Amino acid sequence: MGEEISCETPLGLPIIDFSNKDLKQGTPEWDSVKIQVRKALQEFGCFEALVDEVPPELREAVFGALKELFDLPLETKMLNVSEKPYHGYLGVHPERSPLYESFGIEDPNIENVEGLSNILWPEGNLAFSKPIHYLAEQVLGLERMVRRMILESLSLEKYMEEHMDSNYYLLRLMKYKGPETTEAKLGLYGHTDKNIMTILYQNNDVHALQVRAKDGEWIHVKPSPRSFIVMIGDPLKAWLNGHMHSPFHRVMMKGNETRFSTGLFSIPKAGYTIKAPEELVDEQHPLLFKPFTYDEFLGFLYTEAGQTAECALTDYCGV
Ligand SMILES: O=C(O)CCC(=O)C(=O)O
Ligand SMILES: [Fe+2]
Repeated sequence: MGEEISCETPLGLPIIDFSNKDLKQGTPEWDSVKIQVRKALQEFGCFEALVDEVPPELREAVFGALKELFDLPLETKMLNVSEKPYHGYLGVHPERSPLYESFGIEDPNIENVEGLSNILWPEGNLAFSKPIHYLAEQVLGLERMVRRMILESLSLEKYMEEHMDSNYYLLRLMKYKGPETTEAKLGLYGHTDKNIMTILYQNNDVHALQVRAKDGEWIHVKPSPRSFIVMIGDPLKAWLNGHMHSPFHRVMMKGNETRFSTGLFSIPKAGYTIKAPEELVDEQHPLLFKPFTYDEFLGFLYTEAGQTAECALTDYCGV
């Protein structure tokens, strides 16, 4: 009987509590969370981080700002340009991604967020820039904490400074339009992330993110209002010589409601070489990926072979 019930319980992501205010390096609380982080990232490459509280006013301000942003005329949104793919405005693509729009802000410090808001709204828009910048700062703190825990949990402290300095950040603001169907439609095609780590946050109860477990089962992610989804991308998996997983995931939308989400992406700096530390390579764990620079990997990603690969990283530099 008990077994039957557990069989019917849908698989969920591990949930890790980051709400303890004394979560400081060197404390027993830190060590306990660190062990959970390591386990979750080894098994799923992903977990739900519970933070103390996200004030409802902040949630409202952030997602109000996103609605205002995406409601701007297309010509205005297109003012956010970048020569790097996914770093500027990406409009809906009628065949490939009819529901999805996104907006990138590289290095989302206050100057850059305000700078962008001044481009979009001639008088500036503090109702946009303040909450978006505040959210980015909070998520950045969590991102750096998780990466410190990963390195510590694998006894890689000696690489800490170099690793923490190897990336820049991109904040992406995302909108998925409801397809107005009862049957689920693709909001964002299945992929593994091509950056170091991603932290996602979503607005309401339009639960559409799905993460594929190692056994192939799709986990339907249902974050609470104080949850952030932490996920590992391919370059970090390569640097960790496969000791942690980078999960395949997608967004499936149904119904009428719009879903907004934000993602903070840590991305290797151009020219940075991703090479697994010798401590993670031995007879039981042979080197999985040849050292590569991130820009060369990106170059491959935009070729036909890179676009169609199930696992671009393996095709590009798998040993
Ligand atoms: O919107 C989401 O929750 C997922 C977005 C995502 O996977 C991505 O941008 O890489
Ligand atoms: Fe993703």
